[in-house]
Amino acid sequence: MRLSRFFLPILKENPKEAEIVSHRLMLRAGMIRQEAAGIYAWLPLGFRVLKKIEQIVREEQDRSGALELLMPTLQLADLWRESGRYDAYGPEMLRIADRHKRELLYGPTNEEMITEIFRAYVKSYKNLPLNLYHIQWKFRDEQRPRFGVMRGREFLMKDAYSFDLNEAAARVAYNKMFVAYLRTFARMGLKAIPMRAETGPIGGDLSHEFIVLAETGESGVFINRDVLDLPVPGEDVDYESDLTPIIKQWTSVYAATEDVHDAARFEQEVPEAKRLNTRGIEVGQIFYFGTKYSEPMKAMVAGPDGVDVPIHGGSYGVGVSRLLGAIIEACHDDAGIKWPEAVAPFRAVVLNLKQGDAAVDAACEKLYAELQAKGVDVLYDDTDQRAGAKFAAADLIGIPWQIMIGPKGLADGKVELKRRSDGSRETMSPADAVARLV
Ligand SMILES: Nc1ncnc2c1ncn2[C@@H]1O[C@H](COS(=O)(=O)NC(=O)[C@@H](N)CS)[C@@H](O)[C@H]1O
Repeated sequence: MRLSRFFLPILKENPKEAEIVSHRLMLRAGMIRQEAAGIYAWLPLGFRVLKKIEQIVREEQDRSGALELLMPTLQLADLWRESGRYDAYGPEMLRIADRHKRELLYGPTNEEMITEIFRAYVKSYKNLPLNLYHIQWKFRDEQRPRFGVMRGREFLMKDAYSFDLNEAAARVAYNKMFVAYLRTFARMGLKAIPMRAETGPIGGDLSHEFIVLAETGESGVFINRDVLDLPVPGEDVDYESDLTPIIKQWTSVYAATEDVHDAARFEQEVPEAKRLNTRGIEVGQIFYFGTKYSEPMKAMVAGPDGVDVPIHGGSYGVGVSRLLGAIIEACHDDAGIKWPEAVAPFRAVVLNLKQGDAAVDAACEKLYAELQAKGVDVLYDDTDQRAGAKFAAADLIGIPWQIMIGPKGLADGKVELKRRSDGSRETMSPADAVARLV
């Protein structure tokens, strides 16, 4: 992509409304634009990252055996009356009337709708287990949307829903999602710690939040530092095997949010040197809620004995749009964002340090073409800004690799390769730079 042809409205100044670094950097890097409180337009650079994050979530859901579908954002109020949540959900629910005065709502979550779809087709335990998920926009009319995409009103969520014959089988589904979440966040360069959590409006009696440590996080957390070094299951993990050893390993080390923290146990169990009390960002939450929805909504299957029973359900959410903020909170420095390679909007950026110099322009065009030909997602800063502005922009938007091409280096047949994450630089031939990035 040529920067001269891209749409990247970088801001020179720090926007005053931004209170946390991720919000500030997403605005400055031209990734999002607020259209209303808690409602954002995703500009090209931000949208590229959103799609990369979404794709990692999708791959790990699919690996676990979940099946992707897509439900609408708008739902009938009557559906929520069946579960009794229409009134209970409260002011966060955006209620809409259509031209025929039919009562609709902009879905904050989809337990009722997925249960309606399930009960329409599945009548026998032989069709279980089933885990259906989608990646869809949600609306929650937050009293105080803030921190940019971290607490928006319209936001992108992956929400999965499992259906099983009984609690034991539902726990197997829960464990699969637990492992899928460990893998998902690790692939984004995050350490997301599973912690027992309150279940709130979703319901049920078993829930874990996945929390990324960050000073600006909304959740207070208490952990045994050992949890930060636990191994994440590999891509060869066998989802049909018994996953309880993994769950046990990750839940036997103390890690709790402030609302379920047990101070006495923390003191007793965790050696002083290993105690960490900090804050964190909830990037995902998983729930087991039994028959909370299947009972009132009559989502039944005939069991092995032929008797109809309500299914046991669970739901599993990931804050896809929130993750951009969480990743930036965890990966930035004073110069800007430091995208982990797996989610970066581009893998490399070519910086022409003397636009208009025939030899430098030719070398940049050649390198840009070679990288593209080899499938490298590359941005070419071919603008006529001076070098200093190009360095600052490249650092701000956080592309993992910068290739600087200037007349002096070129005279020696060299370019400079800079790694954004640690600032390390190497001088090498253009061919070697291509080889490093392929
Ligand atoms: N206002 C918000 N803005 C951005 N992300 C949010 C917001 N509210 C929740 N999220 C993200 O969405 C994830 C799932 O939301 S949730 O309420 O915990 N769970 C559910 O809605 C369940 N239905 C899971 S399918 C959260 O872990 C969080 O990362």
